[in-house]
Amino acid sequence: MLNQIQQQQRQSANQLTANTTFAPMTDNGRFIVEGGHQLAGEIVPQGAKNEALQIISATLMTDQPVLLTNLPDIRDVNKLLDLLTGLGAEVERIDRHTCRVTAKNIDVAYMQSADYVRDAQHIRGSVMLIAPLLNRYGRATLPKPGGDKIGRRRLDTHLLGLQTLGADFKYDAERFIYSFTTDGLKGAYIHMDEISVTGTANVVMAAALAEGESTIYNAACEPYLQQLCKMLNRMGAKIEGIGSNLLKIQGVETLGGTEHRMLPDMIEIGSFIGLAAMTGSDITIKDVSVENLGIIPRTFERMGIQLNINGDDIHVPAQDHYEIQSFIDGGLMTIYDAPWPGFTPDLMSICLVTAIQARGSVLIHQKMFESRLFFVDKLIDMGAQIILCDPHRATVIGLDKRAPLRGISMSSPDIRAGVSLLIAALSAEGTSQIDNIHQIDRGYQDIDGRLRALGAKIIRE
Ligand SMILES: CC(=O)N[C@H]1[C@@H](OP(=O)(O)OP(=O)(O)OC[C@H]2O[C@@H](n3ccc(=O)[nH]c3=O)[C@H](O)[C@@H]2O)O[C@H](CO)[C@@H](O)[C@@H]1O
Ligand SMILES: C=C(OP(=O)(O)O)C(=O)O
Repeated sequence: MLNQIQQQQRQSANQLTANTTFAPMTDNGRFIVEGGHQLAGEIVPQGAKNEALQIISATLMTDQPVLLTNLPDIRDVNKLLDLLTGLGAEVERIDRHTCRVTAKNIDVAYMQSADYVRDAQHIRGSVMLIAPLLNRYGRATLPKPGGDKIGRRRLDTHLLGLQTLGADFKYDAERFIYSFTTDGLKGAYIHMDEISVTGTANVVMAAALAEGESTIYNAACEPYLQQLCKMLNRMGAKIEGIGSNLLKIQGVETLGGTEHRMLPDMIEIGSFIGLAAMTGSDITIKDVSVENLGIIPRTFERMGIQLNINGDDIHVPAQDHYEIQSFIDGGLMTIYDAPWPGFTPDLMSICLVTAIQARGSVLIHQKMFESRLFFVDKLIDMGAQIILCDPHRATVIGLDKRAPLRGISMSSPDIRAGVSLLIAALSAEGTSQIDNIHQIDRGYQDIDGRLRALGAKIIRE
């Protein structure tokens, strides 16, 4: 039965034309997963979700056309493009992964509308629309941005940074809406409150068109932010220090059009490494842009996973066992997140699930977000040996493949926990049901179709 349905789904996936968008916009949905099968083959990572959200926002910095390529066809990206359309930008879909945005006639008042407020609340990326509009139109509105419910996600870094550059804001506590105004942003010295990724993107965009020079210290410097700065420079901005936490920006009066290609999504790449290890599969991840993966490959290697890096491909061979290393002094391995060039928080759930079938133990310490580890309950129900020490820390005692996990029914709480549950289900004995998969679709393009091509047995309902 599962095979028959899979065949039908494969056929309909093949019928997708070049400019069909896949990402289903209906809510919820579920996966039925038959676990216990080894996967094999090659997979190409999608364009990066979190880069795309910055880059799409930056298209509003100019009235000239900006061509975007290697866009992932996922819910969050499509929703942000819809917000741009609502604001009056011309969004021309050239094919499934390519689009041209021309933000000539923008209706800033649309930001006050009920439609905008509702839609902006669905995605985190909407927070980065403030700076471009403040620059060009002197006002902008920010409804409480959405994104994963993974703990407190304060906006102080954005607000204080923009304020230092000369923006005023008011907060409507009843509607959860911030309204910004300025009669012209002015360059300034900003010591960022914390190393916020989207906060840095906002402040960089604001400073790029502000009058005079800005210095931004304690800036986030991950590859996606570097990509944003490089794109802005191609548009005519003057940003120095790209890749460091100290940026110097000489404001310019206007920016022009450009073309920009998204990097491969590093979180997808890490997810595929974890998937290969947990299911004992032989998978080659193509065109990963190794130089932009930072400490990610090394972190999985320290969990005992063999990675053969050939040029820009990562081959993960099928391994019967993988053994978590100890620290050099013999201490228990700890994996913790930190702002770039540290290990990204978005792969902590994947590391946690991957440790379940490793030999040895590891402490997973999720420092940034306080509600991202609660999904371990479901893994424990599946048979994993995990002790949730507190909201930030969990110890995983690897099963070393002595016993498989068992399939259960569960629900996906956020993007990365959702994919971690999917990995657990694919490794488990029996059938699992994962509800609420729109969470996964927010960040992973056609994940079921692409994993089916590797031999996974997944049905989308
Ligand atoms: C759309 C997008 O790009 N989302 C990413 C972005 O979210 P986002 O930009 O919203 O996240 P921030 O970088 O602002 O910070 C995330 C959380 O970490 C905390 N924090 C941050 C810096 C720090 O030095 N110490 C600290 O504790 C913050 O208080 C916040 O709760 O960056 C996060 C951190 O990489 C990622 O998880 C999100 O996937
Ligand atoms: C937390 C994430 O996304 P967002 O910031 O969009 O909620 C993520 O991509 O893991």
